[in-house]
Amino acid sequence: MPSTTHRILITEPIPEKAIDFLKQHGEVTVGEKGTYQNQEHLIRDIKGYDALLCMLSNPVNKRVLEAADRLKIVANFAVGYDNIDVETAHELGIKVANTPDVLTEACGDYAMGLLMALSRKFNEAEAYLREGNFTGWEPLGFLGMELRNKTLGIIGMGRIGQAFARRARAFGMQIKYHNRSRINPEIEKELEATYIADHYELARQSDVLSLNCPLTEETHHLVDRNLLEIMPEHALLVNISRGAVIDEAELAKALKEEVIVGAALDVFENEPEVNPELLKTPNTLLLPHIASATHETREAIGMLAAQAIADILEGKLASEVPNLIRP
Ligand SMILES: O=CC(=O)O
Repeated sequence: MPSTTHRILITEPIPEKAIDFLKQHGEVTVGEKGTYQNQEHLIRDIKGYDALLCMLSNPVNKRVLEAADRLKIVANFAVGYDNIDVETAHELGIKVANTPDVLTEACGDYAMGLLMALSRKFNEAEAYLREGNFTGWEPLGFLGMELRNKTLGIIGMGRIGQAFARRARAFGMQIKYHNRSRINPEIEKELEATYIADHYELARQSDVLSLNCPLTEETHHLVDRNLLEIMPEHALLVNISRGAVIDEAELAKALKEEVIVGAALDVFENEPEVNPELLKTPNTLLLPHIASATHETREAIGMLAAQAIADILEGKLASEVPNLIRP
């Protein structure tokens, strides 16, 4: 144990390897599952901690950060960090880290899996079988959409968007994308991807629209009624980014009115609540935010977040910690 003991709060149980690693750098407390989804509990407990390793379900907002008295770093166990008030953290001299790269391939696999399951109606067909309705092979049962020669439109062509695009290419899909700026021309060429400057135009041209952007003021409710109406009637929507990128109430309505055919959603506007109207929509695959949930990836996420904490507590320069969010 170092001479000045650092105190580290991990808000939920995470892979043991990361916990054991952090125990070599300070005194570690691991919260009980779900406790710190409540901001009042974070406000109550944050005093006295030097480092916080938090989940995307923990609201690390201004009140929480101002309640801290010796916090040096907040490391999110996620690549998305819209749960953290980064501006306030930086004003208070608190570093913020996330976990890019290590979850890219797991998320690429998962997005492809969601699209396969949605386009070929896996969940509905399985429910049909389990309910005892499979009484013989049907030539017209559960007809889905083939992916070959279809256009995958990606909003947010960062690492995860590109990983999805690579897989979709192997299925014969064409890639179009919208992003704040054009991606590296070599990657664009490799993916034979077309940049579309206007996201409404991308929606119009996409058989499948995938959301892979962070949640920001600009992307909040980016998928609204107007955009859904612009999409082709046979279109599918896939979201593994953040729930609030979609106006969920409008999506539920649009699915019921068959404005588009279906949606695969891994994320929700008010997690862990799921809009009850979405639960009633038939062509919808709803999953509990598990895109990065593999043993390998969750361990890597834990280690990357833990390493940032160790580096900062040991006094490394911010420039030496690659996964810090820059002010
Ligand atoms: O949603 C998961 C993440 O941002 O890592």
